[in-house]
Amino acid sequence: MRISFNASRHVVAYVLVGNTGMITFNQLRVGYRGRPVTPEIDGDLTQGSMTALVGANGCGKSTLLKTLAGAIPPVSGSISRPIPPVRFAWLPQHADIEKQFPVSVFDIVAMGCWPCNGWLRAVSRSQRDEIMLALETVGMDAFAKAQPGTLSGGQLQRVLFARMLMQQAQLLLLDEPFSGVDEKTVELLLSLLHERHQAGCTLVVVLHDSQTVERHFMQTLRITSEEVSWEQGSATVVPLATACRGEVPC
Ligand SMILES: Nc1ncnc2c1ncn2[C@@H]1O[C@H](COP(=O)(O)OP(=O)(O)OP(=O)(O)O)[C@@H](O)[C@H]1O
Repeated sequence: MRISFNASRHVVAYVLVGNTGMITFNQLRVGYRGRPVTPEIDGDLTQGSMTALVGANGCGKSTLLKTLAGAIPPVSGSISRPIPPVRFAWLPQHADIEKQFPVSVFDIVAMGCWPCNGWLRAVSRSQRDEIMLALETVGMDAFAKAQPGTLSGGQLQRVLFARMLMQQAQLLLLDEPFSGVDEKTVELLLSLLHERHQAGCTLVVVLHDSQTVERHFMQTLRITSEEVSWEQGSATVVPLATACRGEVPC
């Protein structure tokens, strides 16, 4: 069974569908205050797929991710989602705002426990170990007590990846996760994404680097002002070797 939110009728409709698509776009248009910024989008994000979302600046990639995350409603059409809903993690494009929080790097990663703990329960001893393992995985364990405001952009991105690992989400939405990140760190973060994919997660990643798309993604959703197209790539999705890696289940 999947759930479908239809923006034009402001109703939630329950529909019985096959088990092939985790998420289905049905004549979907996304945008703001009733004005679409994309052409119609149709198609499936199948469970366990790894999709690169590409297109020119301003074509609506971030808007589509926001809509997928449920932060804004579709302008028209609908998104069919699984029931029960899957847990998702969303790494927005401008996460710099988190630098202002008066918390430690450890606390930022601990926020990934909220789906399990709720807002009030403190992290358990075993979760503390998992948080430190996630920080170690991204090479940031030495910064556990640091304030996020003292980190570089790439270091903060590693920390946000560690938090994403803690969320144990089945659907990962990442908006330009490698912007401002050095080559070695990109390789590390890509390997973590491949691991999540191999663990059965569904990934949608906004990217501008065509080489990364070709090398690592089997499917591309391309948005232009005229049309939206799905392209199948030739990448073999194999995890890269990493220096340090922790196992966090999906
Ligand atoms: N909050 C908003 N209210 C109204 N319009 C917006 C809002 N945010 C973005 N837009 C507009 O929606 C269009 C799509 O923006 P979006 O951020 O989704 O593009 P994008 O493809 O992610 O671009 P980029 O590659 O530059 O990140 C743009 O024309 C933008 O000006």
